[in-house]
Amino acid sequence: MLNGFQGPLWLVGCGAMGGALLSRWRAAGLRDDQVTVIDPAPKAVPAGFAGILVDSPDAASGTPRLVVLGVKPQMLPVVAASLSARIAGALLISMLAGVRTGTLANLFDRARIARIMPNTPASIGAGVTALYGAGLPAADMAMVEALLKPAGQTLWLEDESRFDAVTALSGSGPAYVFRFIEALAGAGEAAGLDAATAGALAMATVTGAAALAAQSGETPAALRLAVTSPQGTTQAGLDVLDGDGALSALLRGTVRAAAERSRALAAAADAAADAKAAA
Ligand SMILES: NC(=O)C1=CN([C@@H]2O[C@H](COP(=O)(O)OP(=O)(O)OC[C@H]3O[C@@H](n4cnc5c(N)ncnc54)[C@H](OP(=O)(O)O)[C@@H]3O)[C@@H](O)[C@H]2O)C=CC1
Ligand SMILES: O=C(O)[C@@H]1CCC=N1
Repeated sequence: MLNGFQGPLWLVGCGAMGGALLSRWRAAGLRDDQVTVIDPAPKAVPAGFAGILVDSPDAASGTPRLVVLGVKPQMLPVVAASLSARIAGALLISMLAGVRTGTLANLFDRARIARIMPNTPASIGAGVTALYGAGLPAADMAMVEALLKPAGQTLWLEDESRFDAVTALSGSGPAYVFRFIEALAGAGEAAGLDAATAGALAMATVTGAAALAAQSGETPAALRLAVTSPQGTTQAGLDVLDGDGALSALLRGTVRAAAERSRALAAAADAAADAKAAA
């Protein structure tokens, strides 16, 4: 619980992911008067939020104890320029895809930095967040963990280089699942169902299967076999899904492309940090 959490906490960027985390912090008891949201056009401030809302660090008063970065990686140089002089002494937590802690250390001239990779099921407390903070004091690590627990499961990474793969799998992963639901519904329509029925069946099938996989104690492979009658309908479908390793190849390519994009975002942020150092 975050009832006793002492801010000030500055949330810089309150869009899809920042807003989802803020809603969970509030649900866990974080008081609005501990929070300042900094965003020129906040899209996802939770209803009823009564904390401070400003459009830039210059408009925020005081000094934060904790800063959570929730802007797009491309906005990092602009944000660092306006923010770094205002947050001396604060623990900096970044959810930015790709951007490495070393880059953030250069841009913000500080050492106490944690990196996180949440995902949007966090908005209902069903997310999973990878955490990283090499060399952080134990109290900072405990604070990071306490802030992410209300969003769902947490997992500390020892090796920051694994963030690209983690981002590609669990950070982006909800979008792959949502796309699968859309595609399954579309396939049901193509097989003769009306759109509403196909959509409802696809949604219920994916949520039900995911819940069973999470709760049954069986492996996904065992659960799959339990559906698949010899020479039955499921086998006929799986033969297409897995024909020539189609599904595995598709998902390997999907995750590889997302991880490569994470590395490219990291390189762009490095270039911005180098430009700042050279200026
Ligand atoms: N969405 C997701 O599923 C996940 C996202 N992330 C990471 O979280 C970060 C945010 O992503 P997401 O929430 O999707 O993005 P959004 O675009 O939804 O949110 C970013 C917010 O930051 C605002 N913003 C832009 N410039 C500034 C500025 N100078 N100062 C303060 N705020 C600013 C944006 O305003 P405007 O719209 O006007 O630009 C927007 O409201 C990214 O770095 C992403 O990599 C990590 C895990 C999952
Ligand atoms: O698409 C993105 O770049 C972000 C990071 C992970 C999920 N959304």
